[in-house]
Amino acid sequence: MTDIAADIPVVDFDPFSDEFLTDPYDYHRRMRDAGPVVHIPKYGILAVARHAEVHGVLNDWQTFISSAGVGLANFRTEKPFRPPSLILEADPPQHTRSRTVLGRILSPRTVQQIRPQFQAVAEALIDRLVEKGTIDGVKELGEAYPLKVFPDAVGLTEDGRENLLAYGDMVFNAFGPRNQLLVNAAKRVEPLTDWIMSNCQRRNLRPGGFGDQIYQAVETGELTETEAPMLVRSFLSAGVDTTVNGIGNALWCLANHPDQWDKLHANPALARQAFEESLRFEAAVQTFFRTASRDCELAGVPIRSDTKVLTFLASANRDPRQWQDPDVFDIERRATGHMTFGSGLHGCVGQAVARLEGELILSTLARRVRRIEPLGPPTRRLNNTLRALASLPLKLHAA
Ligand code: HEM
Ligand SMILES: C=Cc1ccc(C(=O)O)cc1
Repeated sequence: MTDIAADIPVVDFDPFSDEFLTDPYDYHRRMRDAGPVVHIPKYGILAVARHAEVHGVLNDWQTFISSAGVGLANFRTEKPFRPPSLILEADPPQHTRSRTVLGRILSPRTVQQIRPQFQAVAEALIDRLVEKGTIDGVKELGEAYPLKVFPDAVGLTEDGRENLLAYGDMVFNAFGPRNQLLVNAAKRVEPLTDWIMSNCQRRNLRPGGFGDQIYQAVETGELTETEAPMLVRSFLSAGVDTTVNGIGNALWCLANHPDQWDKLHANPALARQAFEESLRFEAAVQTFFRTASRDCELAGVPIRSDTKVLTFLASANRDPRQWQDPDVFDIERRATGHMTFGSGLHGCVGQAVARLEGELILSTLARRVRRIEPLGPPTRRLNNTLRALASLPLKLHAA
């Protein structure tokens, strides 16, 4: 544990407890009100919950680094739960090479190329679900759509794709402490690790897909043979469970705010904005850590080198210092500037693909469905980092 200055305001709770993960919003408020930087003694960490400081930490990658891990574990003193990511858990120059390759593969031009296929899948899926009427919005839409379109784009075979849900659940639990959530997730993933790693090998990836394009960067000398499968693993780690919950949370927001749904149904062109507002309001990714690389100061607060700093992305999204009526879900709001995709050097490299998936699902639903009726309470899937629903019973009323 690093030493933490005595006069930093203390907010004494467990940010990885079931109670907090079930309903974090009052604790977010307590932290924002306590000061720009607060001390959470249970883990000997500092935390930032206001938009200004979350943005500040994420945009100062030299002071607040990623290579010591972006979870609670400090890779300088503890063995990582899995071999570190060459992009997420890397600083320049390693990060720069990885990011250049993935950034080119997931470019806006690529997004234009995959749009027709992603659109066709959205229409076929939603036509079937409207026909069915009563659905589980998580299983049959939030999970089904990303599990089809993204592994297709990466170039994975069809069989075993549900393994990506269990793997993503473990990856995001592993950014927290070794609590029961991580123990259970690790047990579920144990038998799948061979499947995951074999699907990162070039021979199992469709030629020309996103995964194969990473191997093409080996041929051009941008990456080494050993780096390529690790970066395919990054696609499998981050590319599914995130959008699953981005879409699931958007459906929940819209089902709970029928007036907002009516606006979207009347004008499906609002879909992109509606998805962005749901990302702000109910962030699929709630937190990430950084590690202080040196003794420094943030908002006048002294921080010792090697201190872990937890950035509450979801709290920054509701900070009244940044947003008007932050606790109001308003799809006509300009939600850009939210922290759900992070910010700065490590800002989400897949955000254009994520926005495409969200836009296509919501615009297609808006055209085909007059009303989304909640049929009973959702159940929550607790995770140390993700805000996720396990089920969402809905009735889709055809337009
Ligand atoms: C709603 C969906 C998504 C959300 C909420 C999300 C969120 C995030 C966040 C918060 C970060 C920053 C991590 C940090 O600062 O330490 C990030 C980075 C990243 N995301 Fe996403 N993401 C989403 C979808 C995707 C997709 C579809 C991909 C596709 C591969 C992806 C790949 C990545 C990768 C590789 C990084 C690391 C970037 C870097 O470290 O430079 N994400 N994402
Ligand atoms: C945003 C989450 C995320 C998770 C894992 C990876 C990775 O494994 O590189 C990247 C981003």
